[in-house]
Amino acid sequence: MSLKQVDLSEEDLAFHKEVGLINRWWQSPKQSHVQRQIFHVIKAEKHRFGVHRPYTASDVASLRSSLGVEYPASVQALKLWSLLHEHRRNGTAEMTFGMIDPVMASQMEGQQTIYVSGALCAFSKADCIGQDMSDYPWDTVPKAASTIFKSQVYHDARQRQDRMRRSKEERATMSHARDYLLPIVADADMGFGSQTATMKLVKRLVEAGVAMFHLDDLSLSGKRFTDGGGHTVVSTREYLRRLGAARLQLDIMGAETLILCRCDIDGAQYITTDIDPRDHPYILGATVDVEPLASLGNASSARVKEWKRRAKVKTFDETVECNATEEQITEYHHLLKSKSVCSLQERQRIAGQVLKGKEVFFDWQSARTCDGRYLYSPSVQAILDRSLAAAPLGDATWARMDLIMDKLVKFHNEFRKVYPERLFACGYSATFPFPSMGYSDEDVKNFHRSLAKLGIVWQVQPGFALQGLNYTTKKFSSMFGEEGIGGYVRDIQEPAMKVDTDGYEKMQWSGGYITDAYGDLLAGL
Ligand SMILES: C[C@](O)(C(=O)O)[C@H](CC(=O)O)C(=O)O
Repeated sequence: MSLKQVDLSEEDLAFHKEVGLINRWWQSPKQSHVQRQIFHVIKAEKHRFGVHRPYTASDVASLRSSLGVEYPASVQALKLWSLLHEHRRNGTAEMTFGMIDPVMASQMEGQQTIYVSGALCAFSKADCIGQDMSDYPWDTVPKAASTIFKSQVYHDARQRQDRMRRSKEERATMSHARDYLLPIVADADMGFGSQTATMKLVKRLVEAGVAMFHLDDLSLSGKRFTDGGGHTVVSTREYLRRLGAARLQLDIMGAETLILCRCDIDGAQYITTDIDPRDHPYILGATVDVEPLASLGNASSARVKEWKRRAKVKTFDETVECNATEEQITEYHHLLKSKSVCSLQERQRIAGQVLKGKEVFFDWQSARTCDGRYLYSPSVQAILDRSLAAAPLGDATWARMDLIMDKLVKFHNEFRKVYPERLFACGYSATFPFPSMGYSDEDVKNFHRSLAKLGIVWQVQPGFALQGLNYTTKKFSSMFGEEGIGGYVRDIQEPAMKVDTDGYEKMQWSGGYITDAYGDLLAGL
């Protein structure tokens, strides 16, 4: 560090220039939708349908270093943005799968994006391997993404070198060049803690070359795929702050990386707080007077289930509906409709007015766990409310839902009434029982096409690198153990040599020729 004399006019000029550049950037085709979305929204409804950047270009400029840095992630993000919008216009979708291995990533010929899955990182990259509870170190996914991105750049360079060392005539006889630079989509989970933790994570993802990341509304440690305990989500406000922190970090970096707003309400059983009235319609309360849930201590999911049965838990609206006549229910909902957001206390007041003083027992405080979480009732409307509120802060939306077609259709159609050009994503669970959920073979065959028609332009099967590779490895392993090198040559070597696994020339993947080229260039020294 050294001291320098500051010329105040020059300092102001440079700053205002930067502010102007940011404002112009925010008017660009990729950025302007973040600003524009607000115009779809009637002002009074802004609480429900969200707000865009809550800060100005000048605020952002003052947080930037004077050293302007441009990130390759932006190039990849713009490429992804065009790809996904093309799919949206055509009613088609990008189909990709979870990938954390650079060798395999380089062979993905049928995909135009790569997904770095947190679950796969938990199973094979983290130091402590285990079930995906989003509890691995926060920089695990950025590190995995960075390795893949660097490998993409390497393959792109070796391909160029290989082509450019040949004459035009020779290149004309070679098959197509490959696009190794597939935009990377990465799992940012819940942002790993405070706003600054989320900002650091986003910074690392951008530096790693990531084109889009998904950020969800689970609480820290709130992910559950274990005993059926159900996820815990944070309040709508905390979720928006997370997304806002991510957007701010991208703005500070001047990065185009897309934010995929993921909402995990569908599998939620708890919410951390009742502070945000937007969450109130979905908070459950006891409708009979029983001992508080917290008095059970750290209860197993079976005991919580049993308590919920005894306490006859319901949402407040369901409770009113059980205590009112048809006309009263209509009047109650009519009065609710006049408010964009209505807290539980306000609902109680309206119910009192409609039911003419008839007592309705509803205790949502007694339905809290011993660590203070509230019971929560997910629904498509809850997912819609939250996802719409989040939309202006992100570029795409992923409502993580079970693959129930009616629910998917309702969510996406309702959402598109507010944001007609929205990009959507979805993930396939590796074990979803399509046949027992009533889908025919024909339905399953066309499933991805049906989702694409709803605007779900990015679809991922994160589990392939676990389920698919386990299956393939197991089969190969038994065969090789029994048949040895003869089986290897028959099943792997010969077919692999025939299909030219590297795309355009055999045995080129490791790029011996580019290493030779370095040597040749330095030979004169
Ligand atoms: C997509 C996901 O975030 C992942 O880490 O791959 C997981 C996948 C899974 O565990 O089924 C998720 O959807 O939460």
